[in-house]
Parts: sequence; C-alpha cells; structure tokens
Amino acid sequence: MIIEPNKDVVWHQYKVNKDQRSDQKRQQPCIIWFTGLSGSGKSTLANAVEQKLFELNHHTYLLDGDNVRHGLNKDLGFSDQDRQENIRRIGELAGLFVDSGLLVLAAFISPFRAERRLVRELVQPGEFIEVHVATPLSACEQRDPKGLYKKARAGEIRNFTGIDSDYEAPENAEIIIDTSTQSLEDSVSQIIGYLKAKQILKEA
Ligand SMILES: Nc1ncnc2c1ncn2[C@@H]1O[C@H](COP(=O)(O)OS(=O)(=O)O)[C@@H](OP(=O)(O)O)[C@H]1O
Ligand SMILES: Nc1ncnc2c1ncn2[C@@H]1O[C@H](COP(=O)(O)OP(=O)(O)O)[C@@H](O)[C@H]1O
Repeated sequence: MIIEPNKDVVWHQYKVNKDQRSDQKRQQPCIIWFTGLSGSGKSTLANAVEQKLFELNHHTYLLDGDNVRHGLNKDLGFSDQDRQENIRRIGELAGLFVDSGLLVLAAFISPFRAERRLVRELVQPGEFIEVHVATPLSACEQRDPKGLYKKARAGEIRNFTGIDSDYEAPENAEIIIDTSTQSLEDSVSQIIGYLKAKQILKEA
C-alpha cells in the first residue's frame, strides 16, 4: 500500500548534499541487500562483508532482521502485512543511510518481490545490489541455528518462512550465493569483486 505524505508537509533542501557526504567518505554509497530463508547465511555473510569493507577503510552500517525487530520494528510480527511494513520501514531507513554516504548492508528474509522492488526503486539505479542467499530449505533446516525450524515443524511457531509462509525468490538478483556449496571466504570475495567491478569500491 502506498501512503502519500500529508500535503501540508514541505520538503526541506539541506545545505550539505549526498554527493558531498559521499565524496568526503571517498565512496559510492549503496545498499547491499541480502535476502533468503532463515538460516541461509544472510547475517553471517553480511557481517563478514562488513568486516572486509571496514578493513578497507569504508564507512558502513549493517541492518539485520533480528536486531531491527528489537527496536524500530518491535511492534511488528510475521504476518504478510507486518513483513511488508517491516521491509518498507527498513527500505526508508536504508535510503536515508545511502543519502548519508554509507555502504549499507541489509540482512532480512524480505520474502516478497514487491517490497524488495520498492526498496530498489527508492534509490538510484545501481545503488541497490540484491544478493540472493539461495541456500536450499533442506540445508537451512538441517542447520537450524536457532531451533526455529524444529519449532515451526512442531506447530509452535506459525507463519514460518519456507514452512507455512511464502518465499518469493528473486528473478534478477545481482549476486546469487548458495552457502551450502560455497565457502564464506569465496562468498565474501564474490561480493567484494562485484563492488570493485561496479566501481563502488575504487581499486587502490
Ligand atoms: N515466523 C517466522 N518466520 C521467519 N523468521 C522468524 C519467524 N519468527 C521469528 N523469526 C526470526 O525473525 C527473523 C526474520 O526477521 P526479518 O525481519 O528478516 O523477516 S521478514 O523480512 O520480515 O520476513 C529470523 O531471522 P533469520 O533466521 O536471521 O532470518 C528469525 O530469527
Ligand atoms: N558458507 C557459509 N556461509 C555462511 N554461513 C554458513 C556457511 N556454512 C555454514 N554456515 C552456518 O550457517 C548458519 C547461518 O546462519 P545465519 O547467518 O544466522 O543465517 P540467516 O541470517 O540467514 O538466518 C550459521 O550458523 C553459519 O555458521
């Protein structure tokens, strides 16, 4: 659902703009958006990529499902509608961070194509890099790092993604990673390689 802002609210132009903030940080801001099932490796990957970017002296921020749901989105559950609102708010937040000149890493199941597209459309072309963490359900369930699949199979958790709630796989993700067949190191190199090829990270 698209909600229009109140017509009496007027946009303010800031004195310092996105280009100036980005130039000062010597980087091209963007959102690296990790989407995939619970246990697919989104958080592990996003953390490892952020660590690498930090080592390379980049300015980053990591937004992660579990953590954002402890604060900003603690009023939201896991119905389709709440997941849509979750991603809408996170998209707006990530968009502000891009405006601040940061490399934003976002790790959310984000199961629906429509909301992921909304986030893509909030930023400039090329600034939304979708990473499909395409680890199969069977591998995620076998890992079950938080014991949530076990609970979902036992009917103790409802609307669990991949069990009784949908996951719509991306059709045109910029990067696809299956962590059941690819090492963490290789996955990090693949993402960093993409960022260099796209001139988001400048070669020294
Ligand atoms: N019903 C249900 N379905 C899926 N996930 C559940 C559920 N209940 C709790 N959790 C935990 O919440 C984390 C997912 O939150 P997200 O904000 O990423 O979800 S979503 O994008 O709004 O779908 C998810 O984290 P990850 O395992 O890191 O993906 C789970 O730890
Ligand atoms: N190659 C790999 N890449 C990422 N995670 C892996 C890999 N191999 C095993 N794992 C494990 O899989 C689990 C993924 O959990 P997590 O990163 O929390 O996933 P998500 O954030 O998608 O729920 C972790 O326990 C991690 O150690």
